Amino acid sequence: MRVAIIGAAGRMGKVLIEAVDGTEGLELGAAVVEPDSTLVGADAGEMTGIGKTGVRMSGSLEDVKEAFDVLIDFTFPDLTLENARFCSENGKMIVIGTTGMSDAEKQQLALFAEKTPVVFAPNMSVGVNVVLNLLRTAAAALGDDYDVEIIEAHHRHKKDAPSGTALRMGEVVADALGRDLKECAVYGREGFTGERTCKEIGFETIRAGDVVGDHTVLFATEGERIEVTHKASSRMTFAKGAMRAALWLEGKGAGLYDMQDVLSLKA
Ligand SMILES: NC(=O)C1=CN([C@@H]2O[C@H](COP(=O)(O)OP(=O)(O)OC[C@H]3O[C@@H](n4cnc5c(N)ncnc54)[C@H](OP(=O)(O)O)[C@@H]3O)[C@@H](O)[C@H]2O)C=CC1
Ligand SMILES: O=C(O)C1=N[C@H](C(=O)O)C[C@H](O)C1
Repeated sequence: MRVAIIGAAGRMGKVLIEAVDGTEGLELGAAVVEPDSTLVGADAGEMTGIGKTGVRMSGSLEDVKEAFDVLIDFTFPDLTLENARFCSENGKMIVIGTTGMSDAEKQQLALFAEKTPVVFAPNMSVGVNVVLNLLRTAAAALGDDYDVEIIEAHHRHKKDAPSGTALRMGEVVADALGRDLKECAVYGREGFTGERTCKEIGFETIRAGDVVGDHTVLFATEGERIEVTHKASSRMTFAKGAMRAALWLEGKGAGLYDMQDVLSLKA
């Protein structure tokens, strides 16, 4: 299957190019950077340090549309939506890792997914997706007696907060507890907040240095606490998940899928 990477010069883009190169069944068909980038025309492999691939970076998805079957997009919400529209109109599959989408943007994405297969997940690592199932089990067993707090840390360049993964963790826990995250989430407390209510789910965000991605869900009550933690130490863990998603998409019908579908982790 021929893959295009958009945002090719980004932190994830470079690692995704390396991952495609190391994945049987996938070949790099195109790499797209910002239209004004000085990298347009440069070899995608040479940019990432894996050596010449023969794929010259383009500044436009339209220009390379004959060169790929599946697009992998880890960029930012506006651009990802534009790309999803492009894929739905041109018979291309798409794997999306972008986080920070609004509810309206997610609804728009679901409409594009009626025309083409889409995998959309805030975290493509196998580890985080297994943790989501552990959280579902823990929350259902612990119930309302345990306070839930979600703490995440990422590198200083990250633009959205809380992370998409933290929010998904919150959704999974809220759902297992019969709550609606929109009604019970509390973000970054400050000032004279009063006592914690028993049903709130708190989010704390750390942005510092080069942290790849740490997530902890804390369940605490009088007398004990449980901390479920995942720490990513390399972006390759996300990129490998994206490769699995791309391979999994082959032959799938239109629809909105996530990594739980790809990894057969759905209950
Ligand atoms: N689902 C998952 O497993 C993971 C998701 N993510 C998510 O992926 C996203 C990207 O993260 P990260 O790689 O760190 O971000 P980066 O900012 O490093 O990468 C985004 C890239 O897109 C480029 N870009 C901007 N406009 C265009 C355009 N029109 N065409 C092509 N490329 C363009 C940017 O270029 P420039 O800098 O020049 O503007 C940049 O190189 C985030 O939403 C992040 O949360 C990250 C890791 C794992
Ligand atoms: O921006 C990042 O880097 C990451 N973003 C994702 C998120 O928002 O959950 C996943 C990962 O933790 C890295």
